[in-house]
This record gives sequence, C-alpha cells and structure tokens, in this order.
Amino acid sequence: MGFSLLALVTPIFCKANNNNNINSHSLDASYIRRAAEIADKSAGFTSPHPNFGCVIVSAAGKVAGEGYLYAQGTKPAEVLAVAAAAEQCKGATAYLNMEPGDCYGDRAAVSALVQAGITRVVVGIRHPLQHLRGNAIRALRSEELQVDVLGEDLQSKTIEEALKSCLLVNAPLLYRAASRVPFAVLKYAMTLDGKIAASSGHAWWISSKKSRSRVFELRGKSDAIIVGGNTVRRDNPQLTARHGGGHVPMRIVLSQTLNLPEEANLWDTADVPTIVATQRGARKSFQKFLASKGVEVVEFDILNPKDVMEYLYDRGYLSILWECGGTLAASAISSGVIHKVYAFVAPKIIGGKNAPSPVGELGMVEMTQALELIDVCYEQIGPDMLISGFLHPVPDLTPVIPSVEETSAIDPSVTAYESSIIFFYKTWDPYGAFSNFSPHAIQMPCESGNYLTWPSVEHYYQAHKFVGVNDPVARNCVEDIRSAKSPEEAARMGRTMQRQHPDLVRSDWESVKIDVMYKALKCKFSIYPHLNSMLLSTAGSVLVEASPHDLFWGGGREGEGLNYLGRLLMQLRSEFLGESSSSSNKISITHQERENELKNA
Ligand SMILES: NC(=O)C1=CN([C@@H]2O[C@H](COP(=O)(O)OP(=O)(O)OC[C@H]3O[C@@H](n4cnc5c(N)ncnc54)[C@H](OP(=O)(O)O)[C@@H]3O)[C@@H](O)[C@H]2O)C=CC1
Ligand SMILES: Nc1c(N[C@@H]2O[C@H](COP(=O)(O)O)[C@@H](O)[C@H]2O)[nH]c(=O)[nH]c1=O
Repeated sequence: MGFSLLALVTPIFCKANNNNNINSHSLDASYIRRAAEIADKSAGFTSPHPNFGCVIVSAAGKVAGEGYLYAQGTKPAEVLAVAAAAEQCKGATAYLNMEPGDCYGDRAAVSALVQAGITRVVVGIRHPLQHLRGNAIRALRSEELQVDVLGEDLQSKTIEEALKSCLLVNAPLLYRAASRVPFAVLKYAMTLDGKIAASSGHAWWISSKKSRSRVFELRGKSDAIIVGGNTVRRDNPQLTARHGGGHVPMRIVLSQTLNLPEEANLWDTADVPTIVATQRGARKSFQKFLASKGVEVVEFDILNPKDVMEYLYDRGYLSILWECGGTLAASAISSGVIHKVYAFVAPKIIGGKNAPSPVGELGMVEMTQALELIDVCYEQIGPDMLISGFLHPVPDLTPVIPSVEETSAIDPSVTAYESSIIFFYKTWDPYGAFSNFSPHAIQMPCESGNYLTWPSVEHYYQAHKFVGVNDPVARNCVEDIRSAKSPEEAARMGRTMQRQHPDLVRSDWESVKIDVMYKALKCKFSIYPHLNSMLLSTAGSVLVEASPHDLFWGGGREGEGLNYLGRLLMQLRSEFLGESSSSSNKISITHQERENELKNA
C-alpha cells in the first residue's frame, strides 16, 4: 500500500502551526489593544494629530516600555517607549496602534525604533493620510525590521477585533479623512419616557452626577461643543470640561436669529473661548456686543449643520460634540453630519405631551425607515444606562482619502491649487514642518546673553509678548509658556494672557513681533539640516500659511490675510540661497504701516 510520510506529518505540523499562530495572534492582539488603549489617554490633546501609542515587548516577552503622543508637537510615542525600555529594546517587538506619521521629515519615530535595536514592529493600521501612508512601514522594512500590519500580514478573528480597537481610537481622523467633516457625536440625556426636558423646558437634571462627570470626559476629548440658541436661552449652559482633564474644547452656539441674552455664561471667554455661528446680517449690533466680550462671530449665508461642519473641518477640527436639543439634533442628523450617538437614559418618568424629545422631526412615517445604530454598547453608569452606537460605520482604510493636492490646500475654496503656491498649515501637511507648531526646539539668547532652549518657535513667540516687562506675573508667564507641554498649550496660554492682561504685554510688541518671529525661524531653519533642505527645495514657489482665520501671519480664507509667516520663510529662503542680503529689518513694519496694509488688503 502506498504510504505518504507527508500525509502523516502535514496535518500534525499544520495543527502545531495553527496553535502557534493562535497563541502568537492573541498575544499580538492584546499588545495592540494596549497600544490603542494608551493612545486614547490623550484624546482631545493631540488634535489635529492622531492618537498614537507604542508598547515595547522585550525578547523575554515582558512589557519593557510604553509611550503615547501627549499632544501636537510633543515627542512621538515610539521615542518615549524606546526611552522607557532602554536596553531591553534589543531584539524586542514594538506594537503601534497606527503607523507613525513623520510629519517633520526627521523620521524621529522610525529612527528611534531602528537605533534601539527593535527587530519586529506590529502596526495596527496604516496612516490614513495618503501622503504619509506606508512611508514609515517602507522605511522600517528597508532597515530590515520585520513589519506585520494587522489585516494584511496577520489575519484572524482575534486580529480583526484588535484592528477594530485601532480604528475606534482614531475614528475622528478616519471620518475626517473619509468625509471631509469632523467626527461628530450627538449626546443627550433623556428620561425613561424619552424626554430631554419637562414641558416647561426645565431640564436640570435628568441624568445622575456620575453620568454628567462622564459627559465632562467626553467634552475633554472633543475639539468643540455645539448647542443651539434655544438651549442658551433656556439652560444658560457653561459647556466646560470640569473633570480636571485639562483639555478645553471650544464652545459653539448656532443661532439664526441671534436673539440671545446679553448675560450668559458662554459670553465669559476668560478661560474658554466661544464662537457664535449665525446667519449673514443677523442683529449686527448684537454681533458687535458679542465681539466686545471676546466672542468670535462667524456669519453663514444660510446657517445649517452641514456648512458649519465643513467650516469646522477647514479650521482643522477633528471631533465635535453636539449637546443641543431635539430641533437642532434633527437638522444635524438629516444633514448626515452626526456619526455617533451617546444617549444617557435615566430611570425617571416626567410625562408631558409637549415635553421635548432628543430628536425632532425627521420626516419619517414608517418604523422601517428608522435609523439603526451599529456597534451598540450598553453601560450602566450609576442609576443610568448609557447606550451608544454609530449611525455611520467607522470608515476602513480604503475610503476616499484626500490627495496630496487636497491636503496641501487645506481649504480648497481659498485658492485653486497651483503648483507655484505651496500651502502649509497643520503640522501634518506635506510642508507641515513650516508650521510654528512643529516640534523643533530652538536655542535662543536671553536677556542675560545665555542661551535658552525653547521647545518650539510657538513657545518662543508667545512668551516674548511678556519678555522684559517688569512685573513678577509677566516673568512667571514667560517661564510657564516656555515649559508648556505643547505648542498648542503655549499658544493658548500666550493668547489668553494677552486677552486678559493686555497691561502685561510689552509696549513695543506690535513693532517687534515680526523680528521676534524672524529670529526664531532663522534659528529653526539653520540648525535642522533637513528643514533647511526642505525650505530650499521650495525655491520658486510662493509659501502661504493657509490659516483661514489668522489674517496677520496667515493667508486668510480668500487670500485676504497678510501671510507674514509665509513671507518670512520666503525671505529666509532667499537669504539662505544667498540671493539676497536683506535683513529682517527690511520687512519689519511699524504698527501704523500694518494698519494701512490691513486696510488696503
Ligand atoms: N437633556 C439634554 O440632553 C438636553 C436638553 N436640552 C433641552 O432642550 C430644549 C431646547 O431644545 P431645542 O430648541 O430643540 O434645542 P437647541 O436650542 O439646541 O436648537 C434649536 C435652536 O438652534 C438654532 N439653529 C440654528 N440653525 C438651526 C437649524 N438649521 N435647524 C434648527 N435649529 C437651528 C436656532 O436658534 P435661534 O432660535 O437662536 O435662531 C434654534 O432655535 C431646552 O429645554 C433644553 O433644556 C438641550 C440640550 C440637551
Ligand atoms: N440636562 C442635562 C444635560 N443637558 C446639557 O448640558 C448642558 C449644561 O451643561 P453645563 O452648564 O456645562 O453643566 C445643557 O445646556 C444641555 O446641553 N446634560 C446631561 O448630561 N444631563 C442632563 O440631565
């Protein structure tokens, strides 16, 4: 009888192999889930960057180091994890929930892993932005590291679940990349009989204190919170994240009529900024009043959720929490801009034929038309039940992703893309390293002549508003800004202080601020060779900071901005190229000249 040794051996071999796979897959999956879990710790802070986490598992199979991106412009997760694992990196495996972005051309994450002696990298998802996608994976492979991507090199049910946790932790970025609006969550608290207020409109409180603390956490992970005018009139909300998390979202009111109270918690912008979005031409005198309170007013031709969300996309927001009543919620759902729902259900009955419900008129007449949530979760919080789920699935990695052209022109309506204009704005743009938020530390001489290190140009610029002012508060402020954990925090501190204490701003600020910026930029582009090459490589192109709202440093929405950041970079470029002997004085302008330029722009 014919006898095949292979026939005997193969099944046994395959079984052992399968078991090994199952074991190694479940280990890989659990470490990837851990990377996603720690990445989520800074949700809200990293915006507009993704949430990155890195777990290093030593050759002996122990977790040797962990790190996550704390905020935009801070050290990459991989660099932190490698530092924590130190010697144990040799022969270790690094688990990353997302492929690193390498926004700054310095390959910091890739270099850290390679130089530390990591031999295998497991990646949850590829970077969703096309110009960054696959670059780090290719770079690691070219350095002979084994790179396994979930769903590509590793496939199984366990791996699929781990992949989902990576998609969830960066859902805002994935939705943003796929649909060109920020990720939006509608949250409401309702009684068991489906009311969000009594028929009088009184709503405090439906959900328990524990549930409301959870809402503060949700707020802390969002870039902005939206309510409608009626909620402001009825509730006078604060809309702050009061759980001690640190991140402060913008507050946004949508009001067509602008028939809003003069006294409102939201008009106190000392600590938290507010935007009021309204219809073009609505109550001009009230618009002026709001502006005098430091509230930013944005006019829309026709105020509607879709246009507001597209505008917020242009401003770089990743995630928005809608905390409005049913009228606005219905309008937002019908426009397709709500992706996820959080419903806190309290075991209370209030009744009332006219008591409002969480979602107003959607025009549906048959139950078969009802919108069904997917990936629904149920969680008991104190006495309440939190039911959450998605209205639209989290996009996978093959959706419509902005092309290089689209991402470099942050707002395509500003100016049509032209090859002779290079736009930069967010640090993740192809030329994002030109942004003052890029994490390139600079060493600058201080008043005593010694050199001080500043974590970014933004830190240096913001702090210099208060340098030389003979007041202990101003001196502390300079130090506090210098040690701010991220450029975003430095900017917020500098702007808040300037708004709240204009008396502490140095008297010559308007006339010296361009020189301050010039010196900082000159240092940045002199000490980092790859930044210098990047700048020189743009020779012949016009550089424009595509900020739609900073009309001094940026280009504005329709080219109405003065674009001083772009101009300074072009001046530096020509100085580096030796084509010009001009100095910073050439473009220094007086306050009066600037006023004139603004008027003529
Ligand atoms: N329990 C809960 O979770 C919550 C309860 N509430 C309660 O809900 C009630 C308010 O509900 P409701 O009036 O529905 O909520 P909102 O005020 O949140 O939304 C309606 C208002 O939004 C403004 N708006 C702007 N654009 C639009 C648009 N395209 N479509 C619709 N509205 C737009 C209008 O303001 P304007 O009139 O100024 O032009 C409109 O009156 C209050 O009693 C409040 O206490 C509110 C939020 C959450
Ligand atoms: N009534 C109600 C909510 N209402 C929402 O919270 C807002 C008030 O926020 P703040 O002023 O910051 O405390 C209010 O305007 C409305 O948007 N939320 C809940 O979690 N549970 C509740 O029972």
